[in-house]
Amino acid sequence: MPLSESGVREHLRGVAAGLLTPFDDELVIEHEKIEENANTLYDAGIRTFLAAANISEYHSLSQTERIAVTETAVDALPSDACILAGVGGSTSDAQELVRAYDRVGADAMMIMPPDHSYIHERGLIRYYEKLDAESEAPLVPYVKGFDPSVGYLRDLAGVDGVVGVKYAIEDAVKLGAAASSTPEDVVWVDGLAEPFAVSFWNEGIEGFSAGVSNFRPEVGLELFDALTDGDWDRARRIRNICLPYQDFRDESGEDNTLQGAISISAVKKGLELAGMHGGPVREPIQPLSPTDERRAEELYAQLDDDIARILD
Ligand SMILES: N[C@@H](CC=O)C(=O)O
Repeated sequence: MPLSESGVREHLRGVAAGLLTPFDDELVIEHEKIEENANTLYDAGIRTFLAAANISEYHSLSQTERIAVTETAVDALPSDACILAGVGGSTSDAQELVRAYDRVGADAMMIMPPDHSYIHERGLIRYYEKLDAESEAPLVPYVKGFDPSVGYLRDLAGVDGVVGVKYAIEDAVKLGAAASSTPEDVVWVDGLAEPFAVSFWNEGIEGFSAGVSNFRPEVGLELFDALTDGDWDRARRIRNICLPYQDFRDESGEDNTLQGAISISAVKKGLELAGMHGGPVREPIQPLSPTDERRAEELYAQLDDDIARILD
């Protein structure tokens, strides 16, 4: 039985971990590994999960695969977990996903950033309204990759069915202006993970998506507690230990100039180093180069030491 709207809001006030999509060597999805990763994260205390979403390699999955991995997550996790499923593409494809996720029991829809060369703020609002009309499920639009106005963000938060906004723009002032002018029951979520959690908290976020916490969930949970307690010193110390691995994720990797290209490969490597399932990535992403694999191992070892020093 999916969570109520207020239940989804409550879960957004926390740490949302991505369920990455493990593939075998032929790049076929390994569902049992999704299940195992989900259970490991749940046992560590994570209650909010993003399935078939951003770092699940949403864009490399077919519609059928998106529905199947979401169903795997719903079946694997206890009923007090909140599963937000990634929705995107043309209005009709997105509506098809919303209906299918409803059928398999997802709790809410994580609406992916628009994947279009030309977008209009009013057209986007219309898109969310049409998705909202498709189901009772709460919507959480993911704002990333474009720079909308505060007015747009305010109207977005006002769309019926929108219970939260995942904000992933490196502009804390805009976040503050938008969050302070929207209804209190809309939950603003930091979509840029631990590095932005402290500054965004002061501008109105009540939860954040995981970065290194995707594979070391204790970091995000402790950071969340420190933020909730208003213990800024501790929050900054915890945030700081996340930065080296998160900065590594932002790099372009070898033989490429595009920033962030290794981001998902680096999280998959982190999952493996933490004893969970990572594995290969699908194109257009590339695996880590051997040099970057070694760097990931060094950075993970540093993170591990820092966790022992700061958290234990
Ligand atoms: N927090 C994620 C983005 C969310 O889906 C990341 O670190 O990439």
